[in-house]
Amino acid sequence: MDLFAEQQPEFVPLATGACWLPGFALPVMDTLWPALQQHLCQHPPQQMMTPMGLMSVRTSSMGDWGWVGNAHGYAYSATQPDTQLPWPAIPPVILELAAAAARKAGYPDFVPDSCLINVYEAGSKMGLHQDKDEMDFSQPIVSLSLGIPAIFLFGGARRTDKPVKIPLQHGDVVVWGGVSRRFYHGVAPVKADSHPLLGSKRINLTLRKAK
Ligand SMILES: O=C(O)CCC(=O)C(=O)O
Ligand SMILES: [Fe+2]
Repeated sequence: MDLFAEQQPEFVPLATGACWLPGFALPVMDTLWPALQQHLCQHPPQQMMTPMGLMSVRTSSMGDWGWVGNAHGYAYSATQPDTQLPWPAIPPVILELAAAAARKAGYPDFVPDSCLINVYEAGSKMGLHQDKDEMDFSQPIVSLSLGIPAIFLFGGARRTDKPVKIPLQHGDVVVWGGVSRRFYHGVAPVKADSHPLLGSKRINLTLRKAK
């Protein structure tokens, strides 16, 4: 038997400046998941409106800047829409994970000030879009997947560029920056499944330097 054939690759290049790090978050999951669960209990994710309609994911945020939408548009906001209170800080385990993933992808100075939490149920999806509301495009995006699997669609600079389909699992991280910083990406409709830790959900954390 070839043991190495069974082993997951550590670093999968997706495009210039972009990579997939399978299982990157697994070593810190025992600390990360309770911290995230506590946040989600205190700040239940909500379905946001956007000019394109109601999103199929529910969202919450951590950090200096949360991501909020309404029928007129969306923006980074320093306060939570329902309470006007600041968002809770990003837990150190998540900040350190994001910095380590960015470092591995070739971005040594990543200090995110925003962590968007997207909660997917079976059937939830995210259409192809660019992340382009941040001020400094020299800073990458670090995206962590938890729970049931999902197909991440990673395209190119134009909406019509055919995306590659990346089967993301619990603990996988994707990083994109540099020339791929504004590449189109999205998530295919999530298939019903069950995960020992997260049940029927997929949770994505998107870490960014917003301002
Ligand atoms: O859920 C994902 O994997 C992607 C989320 C995303 O692209 C976003 O929130 O901008
Ligand atoms: Fe995005």
